[in-house]
Amino acid sequence: MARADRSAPKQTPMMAQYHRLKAEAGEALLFYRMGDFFELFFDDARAAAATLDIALTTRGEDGGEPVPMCGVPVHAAETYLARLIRAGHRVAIAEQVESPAEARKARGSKALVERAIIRLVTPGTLTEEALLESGSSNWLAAVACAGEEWAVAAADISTGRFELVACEAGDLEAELARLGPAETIGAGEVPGITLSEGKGGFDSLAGERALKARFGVATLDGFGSPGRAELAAAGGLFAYLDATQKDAMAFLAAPRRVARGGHMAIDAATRDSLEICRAQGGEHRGSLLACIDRCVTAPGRRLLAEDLSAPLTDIAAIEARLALVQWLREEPIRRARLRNALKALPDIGRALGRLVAGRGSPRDLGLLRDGLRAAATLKQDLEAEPDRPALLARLLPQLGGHAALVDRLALAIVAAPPLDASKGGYIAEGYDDALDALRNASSDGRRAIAGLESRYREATGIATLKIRHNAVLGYHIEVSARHADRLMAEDSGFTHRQTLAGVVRFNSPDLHAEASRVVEAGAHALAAEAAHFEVLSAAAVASATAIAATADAIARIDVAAGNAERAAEGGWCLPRLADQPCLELEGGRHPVVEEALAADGERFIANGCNLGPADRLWLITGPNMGGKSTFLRQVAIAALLAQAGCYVPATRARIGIVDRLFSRVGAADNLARGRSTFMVEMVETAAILAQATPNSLVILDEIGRGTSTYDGLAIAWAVVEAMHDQVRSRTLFATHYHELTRLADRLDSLSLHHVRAREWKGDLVLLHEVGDGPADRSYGIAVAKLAGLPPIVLARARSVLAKLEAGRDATGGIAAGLDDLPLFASQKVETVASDPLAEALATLDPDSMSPRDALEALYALKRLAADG
Ligand SMILES: Nc1ncnc2c1ncn2[C@@H]1O[C@H](COP(=O)(O)OP(=O)(O)OP(=O)(O)O)[C@@H](O)[C@H]1O
Repeated sequence: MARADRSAPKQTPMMAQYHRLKAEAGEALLFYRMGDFFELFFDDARAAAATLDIALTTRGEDGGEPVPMCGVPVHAAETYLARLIRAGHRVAIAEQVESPAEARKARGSKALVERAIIRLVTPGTLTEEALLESGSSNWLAAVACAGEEWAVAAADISTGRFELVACEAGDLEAELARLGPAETIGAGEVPGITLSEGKGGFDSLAGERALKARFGVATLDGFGSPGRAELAAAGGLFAYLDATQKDAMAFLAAPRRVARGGHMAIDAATRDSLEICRAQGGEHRGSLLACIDRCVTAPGRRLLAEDLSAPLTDIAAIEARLALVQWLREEPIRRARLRNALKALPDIGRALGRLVAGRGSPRDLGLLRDGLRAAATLKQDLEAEPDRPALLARLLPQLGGHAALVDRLALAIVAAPPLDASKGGYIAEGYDDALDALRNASSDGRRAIAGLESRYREATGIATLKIRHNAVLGYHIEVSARHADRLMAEDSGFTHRQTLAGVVRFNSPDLHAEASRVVEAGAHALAAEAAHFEVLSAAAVASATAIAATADAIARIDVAAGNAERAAEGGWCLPRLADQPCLELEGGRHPVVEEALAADGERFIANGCNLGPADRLWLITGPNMGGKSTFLRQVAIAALLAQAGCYVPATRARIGIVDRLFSRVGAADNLARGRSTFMVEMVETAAILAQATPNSLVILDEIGRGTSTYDGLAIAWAVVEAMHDQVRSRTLFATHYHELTRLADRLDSLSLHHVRAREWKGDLVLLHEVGDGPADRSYGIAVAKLAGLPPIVLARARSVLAKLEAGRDATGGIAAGLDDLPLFASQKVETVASDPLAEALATLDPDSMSPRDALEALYALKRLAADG
C-alpha cells in the first residue's frame, strides 16, 4: 500500500483519516468501520476480495482515481476474520470511537466520526470462539537470546497459559515444535526458524519490568528467577501483546518455567514422521492423537495434544498420571459416570479468556456459571469414591471454591443468555428491582400502544389501521392510501409522517408520549443491564486464576478418563517405567495402522521388541511392504504414549525413560522442503548423531537409500557403526541393504531381525511377523508383482536380476571390497533358479490378445531369449 504517503490535492477528510490509520496498521489489512460494515480499500480490498471471494467495487476517488473497495458486515465479521487469518493475513480493526451525534456536537454538522485502531488481530492473539480451534491450544511464542542462552516465552491468551522455557540453541527448534505456535515472533533471525517481526521490547530489563508490573510483584523469585534470555523473550511477548491488544487486557496466568529436561525432546521431523498430532497431509485425521483421543471436553482435547507433544521424563510424575488412568480403567461404571458428567461441561477456560480480554458476552458468564457449578458437583461425586489416587486428591480442591460467584451469576443471568449483549435481555428478572421497573414501564408502554391501536380503529372506523415500528420512524400509525384522507384532515388529531405507494403513515400526540416512554425505559434498561454485565464480568475476572485452575483440573481428569477408555477399548496395558535404557514390548501394535486395518476387516499382527544394554541396536531387513516401518514406529509410539501417561498398545511393556526421541525416514518417503530430499535426510541424520544420547531412542528407516547404491550403503554402514560405538542409543534400523547384516559379526550389541514373508505357489505372502536373524532375500520382484506390474516387465526384471546375482556371486557383490575390513566373514547369498522365457510364456493368454499385443509380446520374448 503505497497510498499512505500520497498527499493528493483533493483528499477528502475521510480519506485522510483512512490513510493515517492505514499507515499505523502497516502490512496488516485495515478493517475501517463505516456504519454496519467494515470496509477495506486499495490493495487491502484486492487482497481481501480475493481471499474471501467477495465483490470488489469502487467508492469515490482518491487523487483523481477510483478507490477499490470491498466490505464485510459487522455482524458477520468474525467469520471473515477467521478466513483472512487462516490465509496468513493480519487484520487491524479501526472502530468508530464516537457516535455521529457526538461528532456533530463537538465539531459541527459535517464533522467526521473519529476512528482508532482498537486491535491488531494476529494468529497468535485470538480469543474468539469462531477464530480458534476448540481442540488445540493457540500459542504465541516469542524467541530471544542473551549471550549463549536462548529462551521461548509462550502465551495462549485464549486460556491464560504462560510459559518460559530456557534452552540451548540446538533445542530451540524442538521446543517450538512441542508448542506448535500459531505465531512465532522475534527480533532478527534464527536459522531454521520462521519468525515474524515482533514489536520490540526484546531485552531482559524491559522484560523484568513488564513481568513485575503485570503481576504486581517486587521480585521475580516467586517465578523461579527466570534467566536473562527468558526475561528478554517475555519482554518481546509483552510488547507484542500490548501492541496488538491495545487497551484490552490479555489473560495471562503467572508464568510456568518449563525445564528443558522435564520432557522428552522430539524435533519437528520426528513429529512429522510419527504423525503425532497431525498426519502427513497436516490433517488431524489419521494422526496418533486422533486415534487415541477419547476426551469429551475441548480443554481435555487440548491437554491431550500437549501431553503427546511433551511426554514426561520424571518417573514419579508419569506414574501419578498412570495411577489415575488405572483407577478409571479398572472401574468401567465409575468411568462411564465421570465421562457422562464431563460431557456437559462447557469450555470455561476460553470463556474466561474472552471475559478478561474484554470480548466476553453474557453467554460467557452463563458458561462460567454452568461450568463452575458442574465442577463443584463433580468434586462432590469424586470425593465419594474410595481409594482416590494422589493426583486426583491434588486436583479435587481445584474443582471447587467458586460457590459465591456461581450463586451470584445464578441470580443475575438468565438460563440461556445471548451471545450479543446489545439487545439486552440477559439479566434475570428479580435481580435488580430498578431494572425490573424499567422493563415493566417499557412493556406497560407497549401494552398501552396496543391499546391505542384498537382505540384509533374505533375512532376512525378504519379496521385495517395498524401501529407499526421501524428503525427510521420509530412507532407510527399506518393506513392504506384510500383511508388516508380521513387522517389527513386538519382536526383529525394525526400528523402526517410519510406517504409510500399504497400506505400513508402518521403520528399522534398520545402515540408519541407512549413511544417515548417505551424508548426511554428500554434505553435505561439496556444501560442498566450493561452496567451489571460489567460488574459481573469484573467479579469473574477477579477470580481468573482460580477459575483457570478449575479448567486445568477438568482437562486433566478428562484426559485420564479418555485414556482409560481408550485402553479398555484396545486392550492396552499399563506400562512399567525404568531408569535404565531398556525397551521391552510384548504383543506390541501400531494403534493407527491397527485401526486402519480393522476398518477393512483385517487383523494386525502383534510384535515384540526387547532392547537393552547388551542388545541395543536392532537391524531389521525384509521385503517391501513387510511391515518394517510400522514396527519401528510402533516401538517409538509405545515409548511416547507411556511417558505421556497413557496405556500402551501391547500385552506387556517395560520402558526405560527416553530423553530424546528421533525418527527418520529415508528420502523417498519425505516431501522435499526446499533442499533435495537426500540433503534433508543427511542433515537430519547429522542432527541425530550430534544430539542423541545413550538414553535416547532412535528410529532410522532406510537411511541412505536416496542416493546411488554404493554411496547409500556406505553411509548406512557408517551410520550404524557410529550409532553402535559412539552414540549408543537404543536404535532400530530398517534397511534394504542386505549387506549390512554382515555388521552383526563385528558389533556386539547389534542383532539381526527380519519381517517374515513366504512365497506360496509363485505368490508372495507377507506375514508381518518380526523374527530373529536376517531376511533370506528381498522379494522386491514379488512385491512388484503384487503391485500389478505387467508380466512382461516382471519377466524382464527377473532375467536382469538373475544376471546381476550371477555377477555378484562371481565378484563377491557390491560389498565385496568390504571383505578387506577386518572382523567379518562374507556370506553366501542364495540365488533363485528360474527360466525367464518359460515364465514369460506362461503369463501370456493368446485368446485375449490383440494382434498388436501378440506382436509386441513376440518381440519381448525374442529379446529375453537373446539375453539368455
Ligand atoms: N504388524 C502388521 N500386521 C498387519 N499388517 C501390517 C503390519 N505391519 C504392516 N502391515 C501392513 O503392511 C503395510 C506396509 O507396512 P510398512 O510400510 O511398515 O512396510 P515396510 O516394510 O516398511 O515397506 P517398505 O520397505 O516398502 O517401506 C502397512 O500399510 C499395513 O497395511
